[in-house]
Amino acid sequence: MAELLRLLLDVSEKAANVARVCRQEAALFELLVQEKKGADKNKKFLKDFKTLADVIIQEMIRHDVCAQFPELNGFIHGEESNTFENGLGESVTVTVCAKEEETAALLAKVLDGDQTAASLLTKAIHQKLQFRDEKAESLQLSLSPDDVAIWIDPIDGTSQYIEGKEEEEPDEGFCPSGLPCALVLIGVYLRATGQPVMGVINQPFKCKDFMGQGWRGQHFWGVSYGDVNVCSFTQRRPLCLQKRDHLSVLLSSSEKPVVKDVLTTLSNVKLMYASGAGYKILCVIQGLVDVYLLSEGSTFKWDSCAPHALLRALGGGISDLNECLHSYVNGSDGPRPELTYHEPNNRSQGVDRWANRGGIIAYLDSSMCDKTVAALAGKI
Ligand SMILES: O=P(O)(O)O[C@H]1[C@H](O)[C@@H](O)[C@H](OP(=O)(O)O)[C@@H](OP(=O)(O)O)[C@H]1O
Ligand SMILES: [Mg+2]
Ligand SMILES: [Mg+2]
Repeated sequence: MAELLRLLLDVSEKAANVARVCRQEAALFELLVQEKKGADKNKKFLKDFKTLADVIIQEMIRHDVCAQFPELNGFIHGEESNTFENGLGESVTVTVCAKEEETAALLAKVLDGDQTAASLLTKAIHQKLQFRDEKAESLQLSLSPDDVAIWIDPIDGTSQYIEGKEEEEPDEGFCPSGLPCALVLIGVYLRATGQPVMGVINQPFKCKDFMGQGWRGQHFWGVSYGDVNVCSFTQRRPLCLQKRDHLSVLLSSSEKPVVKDVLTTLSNVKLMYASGAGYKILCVIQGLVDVYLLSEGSTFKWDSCAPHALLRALGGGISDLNECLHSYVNGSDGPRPELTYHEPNNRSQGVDRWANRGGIIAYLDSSMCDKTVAALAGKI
């Protein structure tokens, strides 16, 4: 199963290339944005959008993974539907074809006949990459493809991707908003228990390249299965942040006022804000903050599965916030319930079937999670 990790690293890099190509030409990019309606829409937003990059990336990952692991056919799920409307109002089903010419012809249809853009995108999709990652190459993992399934968030932080603000990520620290907050997330979980076991995160826009024309990205991965807990990096917390005497909590700027108010009144808590659910979890993974919490059910399985696997590989986790608060109030001291990824919320409709309904709390160090829960219990 280590081959699956290596394949996911390759496809995540191709996905990052597609994301970068689509953003290159402003005029082209405008063609590529479409509003989500009805059951597909995240209710948190007044308007929710997807881009052609979202749809292509999801279908490309599905295509490439099924080609090498046919056992995963029907077990690869993603945020987006695979239809996209062109400028003429025609709805086109976007699929990645076996032959380059076929993919190019299909994309030209979505791109209102723009052959140049279609062939540029097709090149990125059909590119053969041999990504080198020594640690991933030496990994041994005895897990069968028949036992796993996949969640894809082709672009997390689509609003930041569309806005395209050219912030660069500082060497130590994070961006509150801008292109670096947009991530490709691919998470693998066990079909039987829903436990996340492997995650790949690709950040297509970390900083500008040397010429200042294009962007350079970076990737992270983690595996947590049985005795194997391996992550692409070992640094748990940047040196400058090692001796913190406060609890740092990362929130969405749209977090409920009551949550912000309760946390603001505590003297040893520092509140920070950033865009993108995946990006906020990545900040926890990198030790830049202690916890990320969201009190509403507006993240989904595809947002949390990949980064959850990385957190588990590092000894942390993601729990349902409401369940943690109830357990605390009721004085139960059983194991902290971790999010799982295999079962829908049957009482909900549309995308909400896959929402992390009770909100989430992500942490590296469980004592930080406990402190935060203790501060909020009975007050929100
Ligand atoms: O861009 P998609 O893949 O649709 O995922 C969204 C998540 O589902 C939302 O929960 C995020 O909103 P918050 O960052 O306000 O939690 C949202 O972050 P954003 O509002 O900063 O773009 C995204 O991460
Ligand atoms: Mg998302
Ligand atoms: Mg998304």
